[in-house]
Amino acid sequence: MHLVLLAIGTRMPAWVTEGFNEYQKRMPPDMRLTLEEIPMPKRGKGDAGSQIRAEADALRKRLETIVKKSPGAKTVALEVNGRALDTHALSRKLGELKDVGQDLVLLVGGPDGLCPELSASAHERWSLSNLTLPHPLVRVLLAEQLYRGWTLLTGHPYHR
Ligand SMILES: C[S@@+](CC[C@H](N)C(=O)[O-])C[C@H]1O[C@@H](n2cnc3c(N)ncnc32)[C@H](O)[C@@H]1O
Repeated sequence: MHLVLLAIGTRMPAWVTEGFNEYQKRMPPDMRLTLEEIPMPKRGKGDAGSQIRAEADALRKRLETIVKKSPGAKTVALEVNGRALDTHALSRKLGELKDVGQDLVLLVGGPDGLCPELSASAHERWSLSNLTLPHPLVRVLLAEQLYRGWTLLTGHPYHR
């Protein structure tokens, strides 16, 4: 089973890269986590709407390639207003996907958020909290929660 974090934005500050890498390297080979960064399309004179549509086009293009290689992959949009998940629920989701060998693709937007149509086309929408988090921090938080979810599945003492 493969977890793919498809996120808008490149050239993150060192603390973000280090934080993400720390949890990524802890994931086991049968639940590996990959980060795919989608460069932010150059911001033109358009409004935020045209920016998120351009980002959505880039995300969709990459998503199509991933789904071609892994048909049946589950897609989840990360949204402040998505379904609230606690760590146990996230862990159960990971376990269910692992049992059937289904890959998971997590979509994280940029500063303007995800395009509503793209978000609606994902299988599910998950929220990490009621707080609006900066997109670089979301990567780190998500990687830690995926790792924590795996430790819960395996009875690893990390989760208390
Ligand atoms: C700065 S936020 C975008 C804010 C934008 N106004 C919105 O409402 O989506 C950047 C991205 O981080 C993710 N994000 C931020 N806070 C989140 C939260 N509490 N739960 C899940 N994802 C979150 C979402 O994917 C969002 O598109």
